Amino acid sequence: MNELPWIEIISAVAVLVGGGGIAGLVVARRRRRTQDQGGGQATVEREPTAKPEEAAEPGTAAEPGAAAPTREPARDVLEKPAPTAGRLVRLRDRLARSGSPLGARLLSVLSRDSLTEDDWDEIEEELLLADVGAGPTTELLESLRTKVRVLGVREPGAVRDLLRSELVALLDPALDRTLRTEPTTAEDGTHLPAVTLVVGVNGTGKTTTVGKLARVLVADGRSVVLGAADTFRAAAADQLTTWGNRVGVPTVRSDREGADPASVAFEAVARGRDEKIDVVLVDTAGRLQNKAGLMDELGKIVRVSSKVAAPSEVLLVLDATTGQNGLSQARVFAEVAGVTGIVLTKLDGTAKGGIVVQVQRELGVPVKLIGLGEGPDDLAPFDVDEFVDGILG
Ligand SMILES: Nc1nc2c(ncn2[C@@H]2O[C@H](COP(=O)(O)OP(=O)(O)OP(=O)(O)O)[C@@H](O)[C@H]2O)c(=O)[nH]1
Repeated sequence: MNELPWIEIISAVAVLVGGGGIAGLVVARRRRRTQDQGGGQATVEREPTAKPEEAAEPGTAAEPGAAAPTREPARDVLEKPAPTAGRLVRLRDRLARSGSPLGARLLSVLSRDSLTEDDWDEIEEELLLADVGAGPTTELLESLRTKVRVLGVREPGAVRDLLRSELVALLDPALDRTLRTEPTTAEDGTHLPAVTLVVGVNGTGKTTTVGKLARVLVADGRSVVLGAADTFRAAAADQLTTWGNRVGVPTVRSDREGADPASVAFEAVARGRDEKIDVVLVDTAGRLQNKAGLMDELGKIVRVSSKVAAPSEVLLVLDATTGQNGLSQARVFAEVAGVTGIVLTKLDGTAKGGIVVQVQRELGVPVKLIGLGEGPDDLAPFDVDEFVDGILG
C-alpha cells in the first residue's frame, strides 16, 4: 500500500479543519510496519506464546480449553479502507439528511421577526427532544435570550453565527479527542502495543465499531490485531474475524463458546507484544450495566490484559437512538472499566445527537468517534465544528 498520498491528503484536511480529534488518527510520518497488511502477502503464522493459565486471576484455576487460536486473514481479497479525510464531509451530509435537523428547526424559530414566549418554549422543546438535557438546555436558552436582546441579533446570518457559537461552546471543543494508539516501550525494553478495549450494552455497535476502527488504523498505516473477547456468541467472533480478514488483520479468538473472555483479551495483547503490533483492539460482549456479574467480568478483562499492557483507550459504545438511557450506562461503565472515550453510533438515523452534550458533561469523557451508518467506513473522528455545521445544515 502506498502510504504517501494518504499522509498528504489526511494532513491537508487536518490543517483545514484544525481539529484535534482527527489528529490522533493521523499518521504524520511513515511508520515502521511490523506486519504487511496491505501488500497481499502472508504474515508469519505463529501460535500465541502466552498460556491461558497466565490469564487467570491470581488464585483462580485457569479454564481448560480457553486457549485462543488465531484466525489468519485471507490475504488475497484485501480491501482498501476509505481515507479518514473524506469522512468528515460525509458526516455533514448524513447529519443534514437525518430526520429533521435540529439546527434547521432552531434557526427557523430564531429568525422570526419578534420572538414571543411561545417561540422560546418551542426552542426549549426542540433542544429537549434532541436530548441536549435540561441543564444544558436552560444554559443555552439563557445565553441566547440575552444575546438576542442585548445585541439585537435579527439578521439570519448573524442568528446562525450566534447559534453556531453557542452550540460549539456546549460541546466543549477544548476536550482532548485524540485516540491513543501509539505503542510504547516498557522500562525493560519490551514493546507494548496500544490496547483499545471496546465496551457497552448489547447491540450498540461494538463489533461493528471495532471492525471500522481497524480499517481506520490500517488506512493510517498501523499494524493491528483484533481480540474477540465476546465469547458468549460464536457468531460475534466470526463477525469480527470477517471484519479483520477484509483488511488483512488477524483475529485472536477462542473456539469454545463461553470461554473466559479475559483469557482471550490476554492472548490478543500478548500477541501484540510478541509481534510488535501497534494496536490491539479488543471487542467485548454486550452487557447490561445493572448485572453485577457481567460488570465484574469486565473489570477482570481490564485487570488480566493489563498484566501485559494496560488499555490506553477504553471506548464506550453508545447508541444515539436510545438517548437518555445511554447516560446511566455510561456512568456504570466508567466506574468499572475507566472509560476514556465515547463512540456514539447510529447518528445517521436520529435527531437525538444532543446526547453528546449530556454524556460529556456527566462523565467529563469526550465523544471521540461517531458512527454514521452500516457501511464499513461509516466511522469518523468527532469534530465539534464539523458536527455543529452538520446539524445546522
Ligand atoms: N445505522 C447504523 N447502524 C449501525 C451503526 N453502527 C452499528 N450499526 C448496526 O447496529 C447493529 C448492531 O451492531 P453490532 O456491532 O453487532 O453490535 P454489538 O454491540 O457488537 O452487539 P452485541 O455483541 O450483541 O452486544 C448492526 O446491524 C450494525 O450494522 C451506525 O453507526 N449506524
